[in-house]
Amino acid sequence: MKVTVIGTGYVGLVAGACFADFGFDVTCIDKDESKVAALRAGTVPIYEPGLTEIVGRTQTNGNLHFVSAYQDAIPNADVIFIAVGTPTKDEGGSADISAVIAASEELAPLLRGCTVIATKSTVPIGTGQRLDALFRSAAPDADVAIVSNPEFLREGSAVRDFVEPDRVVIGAEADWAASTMRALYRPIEDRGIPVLVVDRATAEISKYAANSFLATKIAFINEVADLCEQAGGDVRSVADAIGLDTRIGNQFLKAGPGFGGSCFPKDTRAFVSSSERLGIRQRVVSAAVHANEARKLHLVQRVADACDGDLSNARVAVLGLAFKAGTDDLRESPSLFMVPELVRLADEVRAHDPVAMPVARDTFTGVHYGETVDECLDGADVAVILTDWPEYRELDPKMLAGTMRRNVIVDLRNMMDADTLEAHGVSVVGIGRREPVDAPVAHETSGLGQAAE
Ligand SMILES: NC(=O)c1ccc[n+]([C@@H]2O[C@H](COP(=O)([O-])OP(=O)(O)OC[C@H]3O[C@@H](n4cnc5c(N)ncnc54)[C@H](O)[C@@H]3O)[C@@H](O)[C@H]2O)c1
Ligand SMILES: O=c1ccn([C@@H]2O[C@H](COP(=O)(O)OP(=O)(O)O[C@H]3O[C@H](CO)[C@@H](O)[C@H](O)[C@H]3O)[C@@H](O)[C@H]2O)c(=O)[nH]1
Repeated sequence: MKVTVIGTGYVGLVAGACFADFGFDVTCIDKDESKVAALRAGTVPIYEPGLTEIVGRTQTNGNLHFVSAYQDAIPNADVIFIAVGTPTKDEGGSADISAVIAASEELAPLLRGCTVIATKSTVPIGTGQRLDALFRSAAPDADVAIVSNPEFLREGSAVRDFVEPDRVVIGAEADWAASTMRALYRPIEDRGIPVLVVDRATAEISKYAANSFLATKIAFINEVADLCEQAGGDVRSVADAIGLDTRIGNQFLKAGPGFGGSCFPKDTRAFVSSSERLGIRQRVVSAAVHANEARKLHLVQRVADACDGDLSNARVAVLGLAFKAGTDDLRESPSLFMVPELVRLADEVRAHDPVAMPVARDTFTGVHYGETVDECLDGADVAVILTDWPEYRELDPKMLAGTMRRNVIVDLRNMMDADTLEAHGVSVVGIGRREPVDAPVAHETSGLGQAAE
């Protein structure tokens, strides 16, 4: 079977390389010619563990090809995946599907025979229907089926997530299209992983519902963390206590600087806005979006508080710039808000990230980069852990204590061993675990409790 993938970003490149590794003949198209040239030369332009090896292996065995011209990959394809970006379009939060439409318009006149067009891009509910109309008018003689095949991989573990997903969702209206898609995922289904064949709207909604649910879980635990700080208590233990309930589950309960990345923020906004266009209010997810936005405003204050409320003479070391560990992606990373604010308020800001510094250099101004963590920490008054890179957890407490000027760490990922650090004279401010200082007691103000008093 011949497969074409349009877009060689985090999703398209991983999907293309993994399908090629399953043995299919895959051609990836990208309009960015420099990317295509780099990929042909064996250079993978994004950081994603394991991807370089698969791209190298499948290019060498002749299963994977890269082109920039549509006519070189569309006419003979059995399945065409669209995996281009769908960022937020406007203030209302709706998704910009112009790249999906542009790719569809470009490929339509080149179609020959029976072709499945599968959207891997995350697209608003109803996009499949819209593409149906587009292809009926732009490729009236072709036999085309539009399928929704949402992708659930995470950056940083994208290859593993693609090859060993929890499930595959195929939203198809035509049986022949569903069978073609199923054949592509046979190597996954043969390992007992569920492949759900549903209608297209169900598949489109499932993608947004999954991301919105996970994002809401994070927004929820972050507010529990705020309560722990005020009332005493430790959000990590609360997460354990509730997460051991199998109905809740222990994943996505890490309190932190708020959810970021290229998906949760934009997909929650798009879920709310596309539902509203259909007359349905998503009050729960709207609240999660607002809670997440509000959260970042407090983070800088937390750093200032660690320096007695004034950063003007402080040297701040920011450890981690990517939106999470395992990626070089800065999209909607908490660092995009934090770093400029710290540059504005502090005497000096130094930053470090194990893989995202090349991207960061093009993004931030007024920041000095430490090539090593030690260099970044040298003479710092406060270190802010923004990304959960495991190497930060391994930092030698003696080195930390000996390198910094004032030994304060604001650990926005709750990942440092505070007891050991504090034993070495480094104080750690975490999330959701401030010791209770005259913690206020919440009194019942209404209901039976009050009546009994
Ligand atoms: N990043 C993730 O972890 C992830 C996971 C699941 C789903 N998704 C969804 O998948 C889609 C792609 O996300 P991404 O992070 O891979 O995007 P990306 O920005 O990393 O990559 C998109 C690629 O498409 C190319 N492109 C854009 N328009 C094109 C066109 N008309 N023709 C050919 N190439 C074109 C760009 O040059 C770029 O290389 C989005 O809808 C996203 O929501 C992303
Ligand atoms: O307990 C947690 C888990 C995550 N996060 C944050 O949530 C964001 C997203 O993390 P994660 O989901 O691991 O990364 P993504 O690569 O953005 O993956 C999400 O978005 C993808 C794109 O749609 C989906 O395919 C994945 O299933 C979905 O997990 C990041 O800012 C994390 O730091 C937390 O704060 N606490």
